[in-house]
Amino acid sequence: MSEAKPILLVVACALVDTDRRVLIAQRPEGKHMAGMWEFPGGKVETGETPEAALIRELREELAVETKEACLAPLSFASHSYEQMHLLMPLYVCRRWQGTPTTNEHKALKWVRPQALRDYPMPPADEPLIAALCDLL
Ligand SMILES: Nc1nc2c([nH]c(=O)n2[C@@H]2O[C@H](COP(=O)(O)OP(=O)(O)OP(=O)(O)O)[C@@H](O)[C@H]2O)c(=O)[nH]1
Repeated sequence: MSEAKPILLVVACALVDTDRRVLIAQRPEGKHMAGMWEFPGGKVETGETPEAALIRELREELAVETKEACLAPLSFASHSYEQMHLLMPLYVCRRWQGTPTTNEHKALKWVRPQALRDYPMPPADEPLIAALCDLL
């Protein structure tokens, strides 16, 4: 039996624009997996719903505003890292207000789903790329 690890609940979002491109964000220097590209999002805090956490993270990280009705669940990642097991629902959002800005990331990029594999992403994200290619 594998060693028990804490489960970390993280919510992530694929913002999709009218050209069916997806927003990815580059992790800043000094952080775990620095330089890798990820879907915006973050940890769900105690007492928060996943949707409320995602709305908060999009506001903090990108300065965009959205609402729960604009968040559609697409898939989830379930992946064991060395220190924890990541459980990460991925939502798709096509309606928001504001232009995404790099409040916390090194860079942002709008990418066609088929081109996502050209960007190094955390291993947990691999199955999510396939789900986005199927959807878009
Ligand atoms: N937001 C996001 N996190 C991801 C993705 N893929 C993935 O493995 N993760 C992992 O999920 C966790 C996200 O937590 P986070 O963004 O709140 O935390 P962090 O590592 O930036 O550090 P922090 O504790 O200083 O906020 C990290 O361990 C991150 O590596 C992804 O596509 N998006």
